[in-house]
Amino acid sequence: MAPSALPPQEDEFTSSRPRILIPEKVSPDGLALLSPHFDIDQPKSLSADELLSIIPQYHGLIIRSETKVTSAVLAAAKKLKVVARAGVGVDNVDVEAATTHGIIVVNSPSGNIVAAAEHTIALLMAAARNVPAGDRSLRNGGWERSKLVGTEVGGKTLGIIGLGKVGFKVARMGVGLGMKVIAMDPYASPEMAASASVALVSDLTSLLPKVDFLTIHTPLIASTLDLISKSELATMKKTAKVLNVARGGVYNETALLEAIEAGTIAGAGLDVFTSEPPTPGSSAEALCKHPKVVATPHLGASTIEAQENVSMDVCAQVLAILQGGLPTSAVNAPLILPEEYRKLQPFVKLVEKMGSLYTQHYSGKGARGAIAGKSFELIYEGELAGISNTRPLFAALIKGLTSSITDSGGRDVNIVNATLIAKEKGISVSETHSRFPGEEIVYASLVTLRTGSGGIISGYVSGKTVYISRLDKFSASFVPEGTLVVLHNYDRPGKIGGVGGILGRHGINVRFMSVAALEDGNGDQTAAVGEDAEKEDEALMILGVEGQVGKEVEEELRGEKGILDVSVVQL
Ligand SMILES: NC(=O)c1ccc[n+]([C@@H]2O[C@H](COP(=O)([O-])OP(=O)(O)OC[C@H]3O[C@@H](n4cnc5c(N)ncnc54)[C@H](O)[C@@H]3O)[C@@H](O)[C@H]2O)c1
Ligand SMILES: O=C(O)[C@H](O)COP(=O)(O)O
Repeated sequence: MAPSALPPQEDEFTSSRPRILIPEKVSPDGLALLSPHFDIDQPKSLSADELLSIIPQYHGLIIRSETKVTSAVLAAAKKLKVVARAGVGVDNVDVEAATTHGIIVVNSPSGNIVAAAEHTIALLMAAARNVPAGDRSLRNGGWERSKLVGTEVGGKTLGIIGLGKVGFKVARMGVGLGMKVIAMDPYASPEMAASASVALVSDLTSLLPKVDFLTIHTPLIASTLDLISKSELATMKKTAKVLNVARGGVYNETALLEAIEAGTIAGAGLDVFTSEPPTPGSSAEALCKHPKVVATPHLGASTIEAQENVSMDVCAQVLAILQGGLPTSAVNAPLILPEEYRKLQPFVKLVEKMGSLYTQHYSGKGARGAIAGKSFELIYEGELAGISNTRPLFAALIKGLTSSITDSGGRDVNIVNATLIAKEKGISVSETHSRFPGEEIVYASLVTLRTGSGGIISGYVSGKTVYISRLDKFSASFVPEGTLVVLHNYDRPGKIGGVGGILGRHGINVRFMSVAALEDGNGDQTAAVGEDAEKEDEALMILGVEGQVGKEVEEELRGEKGILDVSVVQL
């Protein structure tokens, strides 16, 4: 829809497609991925109250740094599954509240690194050579050459605090400009720093007195708030200039303003502020207007290329999440490496189906039925055994186990809230990466779910299809999809006809039928007479059917001669 002041309200909106709210300017490149599947609203200048009132209608929210996604917004967002930050910093999102509500927060951690680093260099050069002052003077009819003599950056020392993605790029660019680069970052790798000709120092005292230019590239967290304040500025050269393309607040703005006015710091290049736009009368506003300061309105990521990158990054993740897949860069969940993601995705579906099959198949079957308070073991064999980050599989299991018996507080289980939901239900899951000694694996990867109470299900993936290869003590081969009738029976002639007749009378079509025989070693091979002979012939019949199978049909099937048990599962 075209941008408007406010999107249509729930009762005015007729489409049943999921809806995405984008209250800030996001590049259309990524939006093209979403528009075939979802309705997108892009209202202009949404107030905090308006956001609160319309958020209950949305399944996805895409933002930049201006929208404040508070705990109140997240509590009101009953349908919301994902908050996507088209950029890096999520300091405008209450990530903890999102986690509590099971809402995935994703970002684009690398889409704007180059843009931010280049903007830092732009401010460095502009501050060193008085570019804005020269421009201003010329526009006002001046021709001030001697007043605007700058300094060269080549041969000077650039100090970097925070040698992460942006900091490291800035370091390389600084070296390229012929600068000597020293950095302080307690978490940086000395090898990586050395590879970029960066001298890593352990504290600010060893860095600040040496630098001609200082740039900070840390996130704004408790340990970096006011990192550079009055006492730190006092240790720097009078000729030094400071840069901030990270977050307002890493320099104490009042202390910086005083130091620039006192002439103990020569100038600054600032892109970010504690309040954006700066509050009238604040130190931030005074800094922006100061003749020795070059200021930009948070333009670090504002390049066409960066905006395309971050838009594509987060829209692909929103699409994946709203279609039941996994994000590649969730802020409130562990990182899944792309190669693990590719391998894990089909198994996520398999494990969810296995969990759901477990709950539905074993329900009403005594100790094996209940899932709350139960310990499960997930065993990964084959290629899957080599993957260490199987958290999405854990989440898929919790989702599968609980989806048919709970509304999970009205939300889907996902990689973010799975631990919380498992804890609430008292479910514990241990994961084993192994091969059973001496056993040959016939599938590239095999997953087995079992409990101490005897329930067991195995499955594997072939191509894009998932299969169940073991259910209880039976060796099976069926696709866990749609409505399945699982009949535990004595494998005697005529059984299929009897069951088929009952289903036919109730107008239920059979899509497929699969017979599962006892696993090797589960039949009593020595007994061949009477009841024992029948035990040996136990089997499972799995019927894929169209439509619902009601309780009365289930009872009729259960009453059929030779049928030991019946379960109807919806997968
Ligand atoms: N102005 C913009 O438009 C713009 C654009 C992109 C990024 N950013 C901001 O730039 C900052 C850096 O982004 P990034 O992608 O490089 O992040 P990053 O996570 O890759 O790097 C941050 C680095 O800071 C280091 N660090 C953390 N605490 C520290 C401390 N107390 N002292 C020293 N180092 C510390 C970390 O070890 C890490 O190496 C973020 O705040 C981000 O939001 C701003
Ligand atoms: O954190 C970021 O990615 C940058 O600060 C960019 O913010 P923006 O998307 O509002 O430009």
